[in-house]
Amino acid sequence: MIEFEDVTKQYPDGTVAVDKLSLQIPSNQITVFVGPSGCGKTTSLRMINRTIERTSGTISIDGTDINSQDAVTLRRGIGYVIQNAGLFPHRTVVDNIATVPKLLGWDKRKARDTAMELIERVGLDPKMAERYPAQLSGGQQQRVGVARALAADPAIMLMDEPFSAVDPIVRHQLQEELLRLQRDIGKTIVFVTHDIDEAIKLGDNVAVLQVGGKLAQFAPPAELLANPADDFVRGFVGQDRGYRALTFVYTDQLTVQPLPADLALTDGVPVGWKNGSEKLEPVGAVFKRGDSLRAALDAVLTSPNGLGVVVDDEGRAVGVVDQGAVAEALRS
Ligand SMILES: Nc1ncnc2c1ncn2[C@@H]1O[C@H](COP(=O)(O)OP(=O)(O)OP(=O)(O)O)[C@@H](O)[C@H]1O
Repeated sequence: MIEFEDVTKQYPDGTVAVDKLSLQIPSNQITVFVGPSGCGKTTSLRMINRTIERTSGTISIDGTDINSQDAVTLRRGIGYVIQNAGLFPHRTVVDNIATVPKLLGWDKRKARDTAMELIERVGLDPKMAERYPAQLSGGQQQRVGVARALAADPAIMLMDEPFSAVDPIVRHQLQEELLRLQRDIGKTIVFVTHDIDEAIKLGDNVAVLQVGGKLAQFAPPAELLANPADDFVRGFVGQDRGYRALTFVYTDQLTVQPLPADLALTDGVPVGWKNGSEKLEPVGAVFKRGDSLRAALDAVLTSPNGLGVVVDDEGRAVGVVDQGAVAEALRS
């Protein structure tokens, strides 16, 4: 656990970036710092690896004050990913990733083997190992940044707006990859973003900060959406928080109807709706039992006839739901 106790950061010009921040960041989970520009997210994050020194208060990791150890040693044990990846331009991908292991004195072979493993782990083609950062896309550079942060297998990884500079589609892919990776590696991740959707998607817990570095609320995303602590959080979480909250309501209670005859199937997989003409109409989004109600509603809304298709793990249709069933599940 990383614990902030009454932590304040005042810059030499008098700016109080973080004001008496107290919170507990659980181990092996993703905690997101979110809030408007200038609210002290980056300052709070960088105080954890002491690239910014706090003015007062205590930060401890598993009960040990981070000031009781040498800052460089502390930093080498904490992965750090920043926007635009911050890769060394004159080092190849594999050398970038092996940077910290080499600093830690690992032998060259082990450092390289670990780097090659990580290249695959973050979803990159091993052929990219010998390229230079400028020869990669923005999304690929970010993956290298994540691999580099993981190279020495740190227990903690700090991520500062790591996906902000890529387009929305790549950003979505990188978010999915991070969640997939985290299921395997179970690191303590502290992630900074100004995007509430990203915070809700990635965070096990979300800390909403207010300008002046004050903690407005610290809660799991579902709780944040259901019970915003005050008007600031309500405003920040946004108008459509009710719709976002559907992400955390599951479809187990949904009344599923049998497959109608006008749903065309190939090997059980829905391929379109018959509408009397030769051409089938697209099925729309499909969802699985156990998915969120947001997924079910999306299937209903994108279906040409208002029937959302439920599929099994192999993608075979098992039934349909209509909007009445979704509304009923919402009330239950
Ligand atoms: N070196 C510095 N000297 C003086 N003030 C600073 C310094 N670095 C940051 N600040 C100020 O501290 C406050 C918090 O900055 P910080 O970068 O932590 O915010 P942030 O929430 O990460 O912002 P953003 O989302 O825009 O990156 C801001 O008012 C900023 O101008």
